[in-house]
Amino acid sequence: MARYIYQHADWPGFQWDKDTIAHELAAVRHRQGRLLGRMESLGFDFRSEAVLQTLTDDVIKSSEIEGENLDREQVRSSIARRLGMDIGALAPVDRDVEGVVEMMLDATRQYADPLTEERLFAWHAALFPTGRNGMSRILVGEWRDDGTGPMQVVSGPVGREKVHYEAPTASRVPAEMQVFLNWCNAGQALDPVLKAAIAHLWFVTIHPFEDGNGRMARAIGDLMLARSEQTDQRFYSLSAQIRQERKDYYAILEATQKGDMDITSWLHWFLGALDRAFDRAELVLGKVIQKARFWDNLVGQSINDRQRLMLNRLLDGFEGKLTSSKWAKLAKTSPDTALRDINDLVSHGILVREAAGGRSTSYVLARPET
Ligand SMILES: Nc1ncnc2c1ncn2[C@@H]1O[C@H](COP(=O)(O)OP(=O)(O)OP(=O)(O)O)[C@@H](O)[C@H]1O
Repeated sequence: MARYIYQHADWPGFQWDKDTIAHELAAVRHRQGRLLGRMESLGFDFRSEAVLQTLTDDVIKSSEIEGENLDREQVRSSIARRLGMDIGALAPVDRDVEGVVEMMLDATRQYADPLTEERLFAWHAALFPTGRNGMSRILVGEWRDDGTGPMQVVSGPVGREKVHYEAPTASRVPAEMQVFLNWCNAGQALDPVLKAAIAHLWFVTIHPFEDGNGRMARAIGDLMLARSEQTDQRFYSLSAQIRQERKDYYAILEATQKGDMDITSWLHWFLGALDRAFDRAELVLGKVIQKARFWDNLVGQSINDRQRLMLNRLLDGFEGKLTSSKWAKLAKTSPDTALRDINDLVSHGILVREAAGGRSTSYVLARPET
């Protein structure tokens, strides 16, 4: 008896309840179109900022699923530089951050290009620039070989692991991937959003690499979604949504991979997650518009790069109390300069002092909503 979906005789002939899914798909597609319209009606700068925020979120949250916490400023700087955007002072960027950003931008900007073995290998090499995952050496830029045993998704402490899934043996991977890639590049009648959902599931089911399969599946999903919109302007992040719903995502994935060829539940979950990603995108758009208005109100005012950096940090929703010593650290300047920058903004009514006094005095925006 088949234990996993790929062991069924009609694999990869995915089936689903056409009526139920068509209904849900129509609602999601409608919302996607409206959101896209709203984005396009924004001015160039607002739109670029929204895209920058979305891509930053996408990269950070996709890596967080793996437990890697990338530095937001580095990711933002890396994306801005690659998009040719001027965001003031750019943070120096680590190699691993560059790699994830490179993959994500290639997937979403070159969305119309075919997905090939070479391209996936290049993404994989970009994800693991040192040829290692942490301390362990892994096969990079090539399919896995199962040299260390079957490819399993496990959880729990060493010695008491729970196996959630076991992928097809390595010898099957090249042929499986060829079928998958041919399907990705063929123009079927299938709706591109459904194609994104199926591609994600299909890819993680083959699990062709020794590591990084989740991040690559999410990049492939993003590429397909960009195809569904015919634009490289990402304005929502499904990866960020998956991060938020990680437990449900693993559960539905596991159930689907242990089920038969009917993937209705998976498609239902994917479309729902997409809808919830749109909710989040509406919030991002609202924030971008708020930020743009804030800066519009300061046109003509002299603000240095450090002040601009810190005001943007506050506008992005600074967590905790912003004291002058934190300011000095984040703006990479001396405590005296930090205090001078702060006092200047306070005297212009841009920042206000909060509570306490002395060194624990913290500062907030005077009118963040304007
Ligand atoms: N319980 C589970 N059942 C089936 N598949 C799972 C389960 N848990 C995780 N997965 C899949 O395995 C992927 C992890 O594979 P891998 O470690 O190769 O990728 P990664 O990119 O390094 O990790 P991550 O997705 O956690 O960032 C997950 O993203 C998910 O798609």
